[in-house]
Amino acid sequence: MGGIEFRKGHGTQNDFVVLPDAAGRLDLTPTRVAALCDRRRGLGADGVLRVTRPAAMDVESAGEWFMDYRNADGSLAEMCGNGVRVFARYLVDAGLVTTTEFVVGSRAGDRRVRVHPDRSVTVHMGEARIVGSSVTAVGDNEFSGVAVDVGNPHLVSFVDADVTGLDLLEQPVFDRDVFPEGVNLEFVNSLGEGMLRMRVYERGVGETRSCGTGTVAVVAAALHLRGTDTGRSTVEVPGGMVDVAVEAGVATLTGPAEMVARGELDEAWWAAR
Ligand SMILES: N[C@@H](CCC[C@H](N)C(=O)O)C(=O)O
Repeated sequence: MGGIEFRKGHGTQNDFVVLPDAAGRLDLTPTRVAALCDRRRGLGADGVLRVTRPAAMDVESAGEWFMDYRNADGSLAEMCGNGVRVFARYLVDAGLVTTTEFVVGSRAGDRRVRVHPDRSVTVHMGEARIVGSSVTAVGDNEFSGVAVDVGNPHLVSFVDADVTGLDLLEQPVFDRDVFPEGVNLEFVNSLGEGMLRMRVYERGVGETRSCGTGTVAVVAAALHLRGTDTGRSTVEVPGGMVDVAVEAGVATLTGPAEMVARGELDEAWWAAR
């Protein structure tokens, strides 16, 4: 006993290792994050959520807790829409908050969350800003897209062919002059009024089965293409469904969040990374 405690959770199969570390004592290097997320030599996950206090990270927040999110390759990202739901679920289940509505700090700023009795979580995602357009290519197929800032960068491409047929094993090509910090790439089919299907290739991860900020970007882009900034849609992703509502460009995201496992990391393994 006395090792490093962890939890595992997911939101629409976008999965995370959760590391409770209120005081910010863990030396969470990119190498350790990548090893934890590795699906063969580690626990396996799309990212790591360190549960810490804003003061421990030297950031300002109105919230008591800060989500220190890392991508599976060890890189930092500003925000994670599925991650923040799992983070909120963990805080409530662990008794670290006793209200069902509270604020979580993130690198993209504070996010208000509400945990529902059915175990779903609504996150106030802030503004989804349309910031321009660009192109991406999957193999020989080039797609134009709408660039959306949800705290982190996205390029949303509406595709005529069924997105389930796209080969997303390799990273699609994108314009590094437009996205010098990289970008999350969403490919979308419209399935009729209020229903979208999305696949995503995430910056710092690869294809994942869901991306919460990506679903917000997709709905904001769909509304933009229809000449409005208000509306709502269900987004079907390989890992499930989420609901996104946008009001004058400001979004909420509602979807499931599940805690799966808990345990302790082997201290020798951690020390050797
Ligand atoms: N899966 C997340 C997004 C995680 C960050 C992203 N890969 C980035 O680098 O911006 C989500 O649910 O939003």
